[in-house]
Amino acid sequence: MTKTPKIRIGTRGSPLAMAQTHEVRDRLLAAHPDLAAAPESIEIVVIQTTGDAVLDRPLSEIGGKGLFTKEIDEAMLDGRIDLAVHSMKDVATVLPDGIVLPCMLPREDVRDAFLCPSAASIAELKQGAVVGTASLRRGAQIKARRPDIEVVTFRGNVQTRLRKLGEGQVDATLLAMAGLNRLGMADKATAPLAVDEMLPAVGQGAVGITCRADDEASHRWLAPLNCADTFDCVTAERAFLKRLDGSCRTPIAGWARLDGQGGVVFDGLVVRPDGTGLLETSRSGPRADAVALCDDAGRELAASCTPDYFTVPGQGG
Ligand SMILES: NCc1[nH]cc(CCC(=O)O)c1CC(=O)O
Repeated sequence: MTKTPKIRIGTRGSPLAMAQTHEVRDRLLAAHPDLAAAPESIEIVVIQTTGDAVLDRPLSEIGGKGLFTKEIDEAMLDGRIDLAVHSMKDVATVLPDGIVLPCMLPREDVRDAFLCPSAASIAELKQGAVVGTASLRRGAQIKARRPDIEVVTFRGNVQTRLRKLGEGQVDATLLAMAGLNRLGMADKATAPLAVDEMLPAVGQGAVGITCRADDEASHRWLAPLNCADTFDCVTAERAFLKRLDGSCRTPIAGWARLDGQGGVVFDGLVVRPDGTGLLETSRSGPRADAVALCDDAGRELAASCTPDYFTVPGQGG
């Protein structure tokens, strides 16, 4: 009898997390005939995270890094899971000791979606409209353009937010296009927002897979799944974020993409939570220099920021 490999994949239980994890499983089966011959050898282990459990407060208040990853990292270090599937947007710039992220799937749409029954765009929202979002980044970029708009905290998974929007709790909300696409719900978007209107979060639209640094088998399973274009761009974005000590608390946005001719282009911004003081920067150069360029962009913005950029009013820290 040949030994059947056993791969346990950890994930959050939200419908989006599950869709992403099923995509990873399907790609593993497609890339490895020995797994395809015994598909039951891949087990999906659902793990609840702090970010899933606490639904009544803004993400920035629950605080800190790794809100959607900590419990999953612990399960991996304990040996309860071998791989973990994460939205790159939710992965802290510094990984726990012993965990690495060697693989990213091809990036989905990076844009944010505007969802609104009464207006076709942010510009068309009525004076004083209420927009629900849990994201300081989205709220701050809206306020930067439309200071009259009231931004309120809006938590919960995609389905919950759509229900609240339908019930009229808010006039509009914003969600990642990537999440809607992966859930087969792109038709729920009123329109995608142009990146010059709403710069995405670092890592938005990308799915990353972690494993233990010393787990050679997992490295082998993951190697054929990695999309180098996505990996290089998101890795560069994360160098920018790291310079700014980014977390849910700090409205930071950044997007790196390849120019198709061996080069990379990056745009990044920081803004106060109330929408004032928006600072932007851009870089372009050879792909091989992507991390250095984005690191330098982060350094530039960090030097221009006063400490209040990193403090959410009334929440300390
Ligand atoms: N913070 C939750 C989260 N993490 C990743 C996504 C969307 C998918 C992605 O950006 O890859 C979402 C929901 C959202 O922002 O609408």
